[in-house]
Amino acid sequence: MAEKKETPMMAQYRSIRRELPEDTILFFRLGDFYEMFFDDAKTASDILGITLTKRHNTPMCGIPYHASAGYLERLVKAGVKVAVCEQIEDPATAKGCVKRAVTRIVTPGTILDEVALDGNQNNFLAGLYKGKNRFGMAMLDLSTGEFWIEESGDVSSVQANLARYAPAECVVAEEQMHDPSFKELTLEATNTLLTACEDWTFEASSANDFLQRHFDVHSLEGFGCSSMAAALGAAGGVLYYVKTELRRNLSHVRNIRVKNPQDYMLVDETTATNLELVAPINSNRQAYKATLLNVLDSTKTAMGGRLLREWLLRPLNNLVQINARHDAVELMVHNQTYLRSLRDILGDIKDVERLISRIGSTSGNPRDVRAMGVSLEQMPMVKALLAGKGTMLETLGEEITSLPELVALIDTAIVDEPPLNLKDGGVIRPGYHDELDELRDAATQGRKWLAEFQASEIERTGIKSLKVRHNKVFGYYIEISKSYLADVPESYVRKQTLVNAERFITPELKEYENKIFGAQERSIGLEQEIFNEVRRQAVEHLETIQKNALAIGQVDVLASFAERALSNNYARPAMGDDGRLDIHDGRHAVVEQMPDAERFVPNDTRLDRETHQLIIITGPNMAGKSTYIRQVALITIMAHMGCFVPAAKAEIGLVDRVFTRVGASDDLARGRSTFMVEMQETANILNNATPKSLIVLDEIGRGTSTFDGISIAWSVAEFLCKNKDMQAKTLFATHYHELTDLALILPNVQNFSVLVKEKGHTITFLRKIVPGAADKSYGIQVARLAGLPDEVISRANDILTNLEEGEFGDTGQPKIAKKRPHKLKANVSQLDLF
Ligand SMILES: Nc1ncnc2c1ncn2[C@@H]1O[C@H](COP(=O)(O)OP(=O)(O)OP(=O)(O)O)[C@@H](O)[C@H]1O
Repeated sequence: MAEKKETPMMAQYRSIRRELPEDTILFFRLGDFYEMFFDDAKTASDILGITLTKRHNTPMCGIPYHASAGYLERLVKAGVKVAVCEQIEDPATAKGCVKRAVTRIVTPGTILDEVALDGNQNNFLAGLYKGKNRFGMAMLDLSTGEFWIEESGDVSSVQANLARYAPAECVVAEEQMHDPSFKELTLEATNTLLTACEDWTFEASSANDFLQRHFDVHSLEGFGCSSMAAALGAAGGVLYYVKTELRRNLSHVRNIRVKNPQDYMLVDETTATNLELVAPINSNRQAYKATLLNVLDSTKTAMGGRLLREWLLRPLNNLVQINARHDAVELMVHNQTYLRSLRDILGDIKDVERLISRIGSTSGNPRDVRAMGVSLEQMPMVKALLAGKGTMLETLGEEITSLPELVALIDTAIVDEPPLNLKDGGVIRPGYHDELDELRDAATQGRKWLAEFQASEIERTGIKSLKVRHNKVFGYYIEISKSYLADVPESYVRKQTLVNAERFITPELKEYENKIFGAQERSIGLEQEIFNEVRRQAVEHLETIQKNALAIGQVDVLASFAERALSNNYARPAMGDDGRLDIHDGRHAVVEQMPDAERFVPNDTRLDRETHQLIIITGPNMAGKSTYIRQVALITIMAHMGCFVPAAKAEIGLVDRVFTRVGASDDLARGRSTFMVEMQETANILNNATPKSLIVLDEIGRGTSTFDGISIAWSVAEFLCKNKDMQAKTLFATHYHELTDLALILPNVQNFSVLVKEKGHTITFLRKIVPGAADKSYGIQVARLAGLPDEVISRANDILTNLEEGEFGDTGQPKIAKKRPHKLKANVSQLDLF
C-alpha cells in the first residue's frame, strides 16, 4: 500500500519540533487547542493524566488554550520544558497552512504565570560558573526583573546560596557539569533542574558582550562588576539561555546588582534547617507553621514578603546598616498611630514588581494594569508619610516616585473592574475616547433597532410568533413557526427549514447586522489599541516602578518588624562590636508562640571571650536545653536582620556566622549515616568558625558509643576554648556530665543547668537556667512520663543503681554484666545492655 502523504500541517509540525531539544514538549496551537504529538503526547498524557488518542497511528493529546496555564504549570513543575508554538497569522486570511512559530519556551526557572508562583517567594534561575579560582553565581527572577551576581573563592558559599535561594533551575557550562569542585553541590538533593549550556556563552568576552548589549552600555563599570569574571560568566550564560534559547522577553531586566558575601552574616543551610528559619523540620508541626519566618511575617505586600525571607536568610553584618533598620523600627514602635496608617496604605499596594514585569513583557492583562494604577495611587501617600521622619524611612521615601500622570491615565482609561481578557471588550472606560464611544453607541443602537424591527415586523405581518434571533452560521435571522408560513412576506429570503419553523433573512436585517458586527469588531480593536498605548506608557516608567517596589518592600518589612515588636513584646537590641552577648529574659521566638504551649519562662544569657566563652548546659531530658540554646541563636539572627528581639533587654555583639549542630538525623538522600552527618557538621564548624562566630551545639557524639562520644565531645570543647584563632562563643548542651569538669580547668568555660523539682519518682520542669552543673539526668523519670511499661522502668532503675554503684569495670563493661554472667556472652559490648 502506498504511504499516505503527510499533510502540510504535519510537515510544519515536524520542522518546528526538529529545532527543539529532546527534553522539551511542544505545545502546537491548533485553533482553540494546544496539541501534542508522538513522544511529547505520551509524556504529557502521563504527567497530566489526560487521554492519549491516536489519529492515523499518530499518538496525540490536547489541552484547551484557555485552560493551558494550569497544565503548563504542572508539566514545568514535573521538570519538563514546554515550547509554546502559536499561530502567527490570522487563520481567516491565511493562504494555505497557517504560519506558526515557537514564541517562548517555559522552564521551571522561567515560569511566569501567577498560578505557579508563590507571591512570598522569588522564583530564581541560577547561573553557575567557575573562573580562575573563583566561583561565580548569577540569580535572575524573571517574574520580578531582579538580577544579581556574587563571587566567592569558596564553593561552600555557592552551596549556601543554592540552599538559601532554592533556584528552580540552574544553568551550568557543559564542560563544568562534572567539575570536581562542584561535587559538593547537592543540586540533585533539591528540586533544582540542572541545565547544561554551551561553554562559550559563559566565557568572559562573550558574556561581557551579551551584558553590555542587553543593558545598552559601553562598559559594565557602572554596575561595579567589571572585574568579576566568574560572576559575569554566570550572568552571561543565564542571559544567553533565557533570551536566545528560551526566546523570552527580558526588556524588564534593567539592572544587575552585585552582592558581597562579606556584607552578610553567614547562615548556612544546616543552620537555617536546624533553627527552622523558613521551614519546620518536623512535618507534623507544619500545621502550626512553626518557623521564624512565619512568626515574623506580618508584611502587607508581596514585595515585603519576599524581602523578609531574604533578610532572614541573609542577616546583615554591618553595624551601621543594622542600626539604621533598628532606628526605623523604633520610630514606628513609638508611634503606633503612624504605624497603623502606614500599614493600611501598604495593604492597598499589589505586587507591583511582578505586575510591571508582566506588563513589560506584554503578557500583562487589563486587570494587571488596573492593579498597577491602584497601587501607584498609594505612592504619594506613602511618600508623604515617610517624609521628614529621618532614619532609613526618609531615605526610602525619597526613593519613591509618584507617577500622577500614569495614575490618572490608568484611572480615566480603564474601568474599575476590567475583564481578564482584552478580547471580551469593556476594558476602556466610557467617555475616555470619542470614537470608541460612537462605535459602542452604534452597537447599542443596532441592538435597539433589532428590537424595534421585530416589533414592527410582527405588526406589519400579523405573525405574533415572529422572532429575530442570532446564531453563528446565519448571523441575525427571522424565525417563523410553521402555522404562520402562509403569512410570510415575499421579501423574506428562506435560509433554513426546521421541523416546526422556518428561518429567513431580509436585506435590511443583513445591513444592520453588518453595522452591529462591524461596530463591535472595530470597538474591540480600538480598545486593544488604547489599552496597548496605556500599557506602553506604563512600561516607559518601568525602572521607576521597579525602584518604587524595592523601596516599598523595605518599608513593609520594617513596618512588619515594628508591628511584631509591639504585638510580641520584643525589645530593641543594643548592637556592639566587642563580641559580647548579654541577654536578659530572653525567649524562644517560635516556641513562645505555639498554640497550647505552657507559659514561656524567660532566661538570661551571657557570652564573652574572657569568662563565658563556652557555656555547658546540662539538665534532664525535656528540661529545655535545646530550646534555650536555639533561642540565643534566633535572638542573634533577629538582631542582625534589623528586627527587635524577644527579650527584656539585649546587647548583641556582631556575629559573622551562626553555626549549629543539633539533633541527629541521617541524610539518606546524600548517603550519610547519622554519625557521619554529625561529624561532618562538627568538622565544618571547627574548620570555619572565627572568634566572631556563634556556635550552638546540641550534644556531640551521641551517635556512637558512650566512651567515644564523651572523648570526641570533650576534645571538641577543648579545641574551641584553647585555640586562640577560634574561641567562638559557644553554647553546648549535653547529657555527658563528665564535660562539666571542663569548667574546673578552663577559665573561659562555665556550667549552667536547667532547674527541675523532684518529688518521689516524678519531676516538674521549671525551665529556669541557673549557674552550675546538673547532678542527675532524670532520664528514667522522663521515660516514665513518656509511658514506658512499668516493668521496663523498674529494670532500668536496677541497672542504673548498679552502674552508679560500680561505674565501669576494667574492661569498660558495666559492673552489672558481672551480676548476670550466664546471660551475657564474653565479648558483649556495653551498649548491648540497653
Ligand atoms: N523556657 C521555657 N518555657 C516554657 N516551655 C519551655 C521552655 N523551654 C522548653 N520548653 C518546652 O519544653 C519542651 C522540651 O524542651 P527541649 O527540647 O528544649 O528540652 P531538652 O532539655 O533539650 O530535652 P532533650 O535533652 O531530651 O533533648 C519544649 O518543646 C518546650 O515546649
